[in-house]
Parts: sequence; structure tokens; C-alpha cells
Amino acid sequence: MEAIKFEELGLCPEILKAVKKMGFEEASPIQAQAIPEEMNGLDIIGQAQTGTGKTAAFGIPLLQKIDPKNKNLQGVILCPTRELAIQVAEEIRNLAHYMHGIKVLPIYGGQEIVKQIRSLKSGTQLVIGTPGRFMDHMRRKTVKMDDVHTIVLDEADEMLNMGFREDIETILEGVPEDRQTVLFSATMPKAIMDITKKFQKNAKVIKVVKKELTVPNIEQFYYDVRPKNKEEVLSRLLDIYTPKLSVVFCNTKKQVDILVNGLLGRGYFAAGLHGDMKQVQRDRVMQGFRTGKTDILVATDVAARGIDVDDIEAVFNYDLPQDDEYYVHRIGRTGRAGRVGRSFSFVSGKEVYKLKEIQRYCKTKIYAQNVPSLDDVASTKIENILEDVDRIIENEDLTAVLRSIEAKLNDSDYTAMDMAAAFLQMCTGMKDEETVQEEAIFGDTGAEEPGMVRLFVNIGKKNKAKPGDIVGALAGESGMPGKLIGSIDMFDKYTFVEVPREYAKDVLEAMKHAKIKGKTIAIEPANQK
Ligand SMILES: Nc1ncnc2c1ncn2[C@@H]1O[C@H](COP(=O)(O)OP(=O)(O)OP(=O)(O)O)[C@@H](O)[C@H]1O
Ligand SMILES: [Mg+2]
Repeated sequence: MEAIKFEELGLCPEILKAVKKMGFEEASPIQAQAIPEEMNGLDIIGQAQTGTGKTAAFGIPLLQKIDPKNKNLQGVILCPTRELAIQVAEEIRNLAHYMHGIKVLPIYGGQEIVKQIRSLKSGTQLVIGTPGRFMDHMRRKTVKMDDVHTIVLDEADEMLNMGFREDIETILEGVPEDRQTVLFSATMPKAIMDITKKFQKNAKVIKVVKKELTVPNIEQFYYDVRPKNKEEVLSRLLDIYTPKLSVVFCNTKKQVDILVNGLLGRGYFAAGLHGDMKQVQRDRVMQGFRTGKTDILVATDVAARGIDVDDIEAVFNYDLPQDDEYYVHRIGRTGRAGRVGRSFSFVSGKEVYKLKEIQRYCKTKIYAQNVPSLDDVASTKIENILEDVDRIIENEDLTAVLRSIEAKLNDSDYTAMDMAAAFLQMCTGMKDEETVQEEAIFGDTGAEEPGMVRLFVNIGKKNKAKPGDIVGALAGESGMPGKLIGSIDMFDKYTFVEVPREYAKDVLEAMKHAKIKGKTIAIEPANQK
């Protein structure tokens, strides 16, 4: 298809200017096809692959329809997760950058409702919200629905899924009947298409037709890995492919917590994201990931849909997703807006049949690969370093360091080869990075005394361990008797212990396999709670 320029779509000059500023050169196929139809006021069901600009495809025509002089609410965009609501609001704000008098507000649970009410009252025309919190405002009558002319369901299939459906129905009942209802997603199962009839009038289906549901610029691999080896295999793949940013999907919150601890213990900059975390913490994690302070996001499916972070180069299915659609959305966190990406899925035993089914659903090929050996990892590390060496020798001025090397050579019996080998050894060892990591791992864990780190110990429901037993186990396993006892408290199946910061990492490592009265216990930093 001929590329379509934004200028051909009849947009107002302010939006055209904003689109240029955002670096969009031409409209993506879904934008080219959906924007004109939406501007004609039609109800739309839009389906296009992940990362192909659906947000702007519904955001641009919606902004064009907002009357800046009218300070009432006019448009509502619903998203399944808080992080997505924040991100979509950001993209819409960028699109509205040159438009005056338009106020865009994300509202989601976990944020102070009083603050939201105040912002809503100050003349917000466009709200991007999660269904639960939006409904809350409808009930409190803190949103006025009379002038709402457009409602968008981003990730419509997810939102119309059983879990969200009632909320969505309630919201739609509160919106004036002559509204425009717009649904978008990368997947649109038939069952959902049937439901949409209830909410839309003569909806026009706009499907950017592609054979595969996943984007072709993602290389997809899978590995047969026993559950207990997953963490090790993940580390090897991270070391070999060195993705700038990666997302690792797990099926449970608990697995997210366990894996984050494991990766931190191995010296990676990882952080977890799941629904049991406080909102401030979720925001902090996303912020850290977007700015590259954290380079591995370990998440449940809360991060599977819509999340758009430029440098995600790899997605891992640490656990295979339960639903086929989720595979599409999860791996779609990479390979966005024409970039390349890789996905790695772990299967164990019979799960390979599930993977084959996913493959049929996506109409794509997922290639089997052998788990890389430690030798592979070591040689890749060396190759990468030697590539850096090429680049440095070609591009950088080395006069000053050459002088130091010369001095050392004159001063000793070493050859230049000896020194180069020692440097290479040092570079592959990564020892320094681990010490830098220390502070980042534990942060403020809420320990009473300075210099101490509070660790949670999960002793299991039926384990009748006492504080003394735990301290004993800690001391015995880590081989640091006497040093570990800061304070210890006991409540229900969780207890916590405070240990000196410099030992905290060793304790975590040692306690992975520790047993109290024959039962294994789990231990983790308190700031992960
Ligand atoms: N026309 C365009 N040209 C270049 N980049 C674009 C264009 N439109 C959108 N983008 C950028 O592409 C990225 C992906 O867009 P977006 O998040 O809207 O994808 P999506 O189709 O909603 O994906 P998902 O199904 O994962 O939600 C964003 O960073 C967005 O700013
Ligand atoms: Mg999207």
C-alpha cells in the first residue's frame, strides 16, 4: 500500500505539528485507515499488530473532536491497567501539545481520589482511566457524562473479557446514547466481536490484514527447560544477547518476587511489577525501567498489554502464558514501531504442545533452540569485549593510557600479552558491577537501625518455627554466627530479621536452600513486599 502522509488525513495544523515533533513521518496503516472513518463519526473496531500506533489512531480523531471552549468532559478512554492509562495519557498529551485549552487527565486506582476530584473539577475534557476508578467517579458523580461524545476501549478484548465486562457495561450505560464508541486491540477473538454488537451501532471493522498476529520483526525462540533451571538459562540468555531492556513474564506474583530476588542476587538490575504492589512502588518501578535505571522488568500480565518502552529488545516467557492472545501481547512489548526484537519462551515437558498451539494461533514460527552452555556464555562475553576493543582502538585517543602501560611494562617482567589477558579476565569477571549493585538491591527496607537490612522470612503456614530457630538457621547456613541478629519479630507465617547490609546478600543466597525443621523457607528483602 502507498504510504499515507498525515497531511492527507485532514488534521488540524496543531496536531500535524505535534505529530512531526514526535518524529512520526508517515501514518501507519491502521492510522491511515482508521483516522478518516473515526473523523466521520463511525463506531469502529480496529485491529492491528502490536506497536503499530493504535494509540494515535484513536487519539488523533478524538482530540480533533474536543471543543476547547467547552470545559465539560467530552471524551473517555478506558485502559485495562494503571500503567497503560498513564502512558496513553502521556501520548495524548504529546499529540495535544500545540492545542490550547485542552486538559487531559489519567485517573486510576491507588491514586488519591480527592486530588483526582479536584483536577476533574478544574475543567478536564478528556479522561484516560481504568474501569474501576472511573466507575467510582461516576458513582460519586464527580464526572459529568452529559457532554461525552466519544468513548474508546483500548485493549477492548481484554476489557470485555468476563472480569471487566460488568464494569464496562455500567460505564457505557452512563454515557449518552448518541456517542461514538471505538474499540482497539491487536487481538479480537470472535467471542468478543459478538459482544461488541451490544455496545456499538453498525460498527465498521478495520483490520490491518496480515497473515500473522505477531509482527515479523520479532525473532521468536523457545527452549526446553526444567523449571528449576529456568533462572540459570535466563541469565545465560541475558549474558549472550545483552538486550538493552527486557521484560520477563511470569504467571504468578510470587514467581515475580522470587525471580527478582534471584536476578538481583546474580548481579542484574531487575525490578518486579505486579498487582499486589502499592501504586507508588509500581510507579517507581516503571519510571526506573523507562529511564533505563532498571534494565530487566519482571512482571505478571499487568505489563503484557499496551506498554510501550523504546529500548525493550527482548521479551522472555519465563512461564508460558495461559491464553494464546497473551503470547501475542507479551512478545509485542518488543519490536515496536518497526524496530527489531527477540522473544524467548521457556517450556518444560508437555508444555511444548501448548507452544505448538500458540504457534498455530499466531500463524507464526517459533524456533527451538538449545540452551547455551557456560562456555558459550564465556566466549560471547569475550567476543563482545573484543568488539568494544576494536571500536575503542579505532575511535579513541589512547595516548595517556599507553603511557601507563609502557611504564608498567618497563617496570616488570610482563609482556603486553600478559597484560592484555589480565585485562580481559578482569572485564569478564564483572566483580565491580556486583558491589555497585549492593545499595540498589536492598534500598530502604524499613530496618530500625542504620546499616541494617530487613529481610522477610516466609516460614510457611504449618511450620512452627520460633524466632530463635530462624536466627539459628540464618547463622548456621551463612556461617556468620552472632553477626546476624539485629531484631526479630514474629507474626503469622511471616517474620522478619534484620542483618547488617554487607551480609544481606550472602544471607539471601545461603537461605535459598535453608531448612527449618525439615521445611524449606523463603526469604526476601522487605522492600519487595
Ligand atoms: N506514525 C508513526 N510513525 C512512527 N512512530 C509511531 C507512529 N505512530 C505511533 N508511533 C509510535 O510507535 C510506538 C507504538 O505505538 P502504540 O503504543 O500506539 O502501539 P499499539 O499499536 O497501541 O501497540 P499495542 O498493541 O502493544 O498496544 C509508540 O512509541 C508511538 O509513539
Ligand atoms: Mg496500544
